[in-house]
Parts: sequence; C-alpha cells; structure tokens
Amino acid sequence: MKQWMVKTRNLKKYYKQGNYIIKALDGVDFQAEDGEFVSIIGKSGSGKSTLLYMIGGLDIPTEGDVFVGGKNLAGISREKLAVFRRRNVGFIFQSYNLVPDLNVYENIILPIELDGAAVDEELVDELLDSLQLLDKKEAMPNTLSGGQQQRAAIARALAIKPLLVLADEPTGNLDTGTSHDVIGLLRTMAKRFQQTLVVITHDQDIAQMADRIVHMKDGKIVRG
Ligand SMILES: Nc1ncnc2c1ncn2[C@@H]1O[C@H](COP(=O)(O)OP(=O)(O)OP(=O)(O)O)[C@@H](O)[C@H]1O
Repeated sequence: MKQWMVKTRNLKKYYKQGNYIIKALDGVDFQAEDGEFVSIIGKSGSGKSTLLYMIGGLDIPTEGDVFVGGKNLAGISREKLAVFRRRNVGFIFQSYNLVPDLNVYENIILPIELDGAAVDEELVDELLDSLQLLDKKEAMPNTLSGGQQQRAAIARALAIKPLLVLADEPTGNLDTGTSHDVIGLLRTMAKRFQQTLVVITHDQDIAQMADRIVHMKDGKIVRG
C-alpha cells in the first residue's frame, strides 16, 4: 500500500457566526502522495485556505483526522503542533511576509535559528542559486522586485527541509510570466527534494502545472 504523505479523513471545520454555523470544511477526504504537486482551485469562500491551514497544522479541526507523514495532527497539543509545523512544513503566502529589517539571507535562516537548529549553508546557497537570488543574498527586501521577494520567501520555506510545502495564492501579486517562473521553480525544487507541494490558486494556467487538480465547493471536494 502506498504511504500517503498527507491524508485527511472526514475533515470538518465549523465556525460559529451569531446564530448560525459556517461550514468552512464539511467532510473533506484529501490526499497527496510523497513528492506529488497538487493544486487546489475553487471559488472564494469554498474552504481552500482552511484546508491548507489544517493540513499544515496551523489550526485544529472541529472533527476528523489529518495525517501528515503518518502522524495524526488532530490528536496533538497546540504546542507540539507548533514544533511539528516549524520543522516539517514550509508555508508560502501571497504577501511574502519577509522581515523588512533583515536581508535575504537573514530572512531565510530566521526560522532555522528560531528552532535552535544548525543552518545548512550549502543548502541555503543551493536554494539561492536555484532561485536566481545568489547576487541578492545581502539585499534588503524593499530593494527587490515582487518576484524576487516571493523567491526569497520560497527559499525561506525550503531551507528548513520541509516534508510538505504549502502555498496560498503564492503568485497573487505577480505578473503572468513571473508567476509561471515562480511556480516552475517551486515544482522543480519540490521534485528535487521529494516534497509534497500543495498550491492554492485562482489561475487555471498555474493549476494546470500541477500533477493533479482538486476542485473545492462549499467546504467539500467536488472533483479530483
Ligand atoms: N476564522 C474564521 N471565522 C469565521 N469564519 C471563517 C474563518 N475563517 C474562514 N471562515 C469562513 O469559512 C469559509 C471558507 O473560508 P476560506 O478562507 O477557507 O475560503 P477560500 O476558498 O480560501 O477563499 P478565498 O479564495 O477568498 O481565499 C468562508 O465562508 C469564510 O468566511
């Protein structure tokens, strides 16, 4: 039997809003294999970000299970979840979230240092080189283009050697050409390091770059 890198079982996330309940996720069975690139598409409010947050251990489900690398995240404490996340999950968001007072290199090693782990300088240089940022190693974020900032955010996410790379609208602020380059790089890196890559996008062309497309609607997976 195949070992699923990520698997959710009957995953539910409900929010109480006044007198009624918002079913952000309403019984989701999602899975992604080791090294697989899956894109998630669906209308605004369909539950895409909520699913990504649950898979990445950023939030706790109302009901159901989330297995990542065989570990059930639903059963562990918030503290343990934070450690699991820091060590195993690389997040990339639409807003690059680089620390403005730190240069590219310092931004990249920040999560590693926060974890008290040793920096793999060779890997950092390899990432910078692959992401065409070697000459920007000492640059401050505000001197970089949007594409360069997003590539720096990708390097930061990958420098922790995550099992899982999760990206929420990573190209939302980029032009079409840059978007394709960024996703292409993300895909190449994920294949090289055997990482499972899950990308939320509104862009059909970006979605098509994945091995598989998952469609969400009203808190459910309707296709894929
Ligand atoms: N913290 C929260 N409190 C209350 N409702 C929430 C919360 N987070 C999400 N929701 C609701 O859950 C539903 C799913 O939201 P989610 O952000 O997952 O959708 P999405 O598909 O990612 O949307 P978008 O494409 O606009 O980012 C929406 O109706 C949203 O308003």
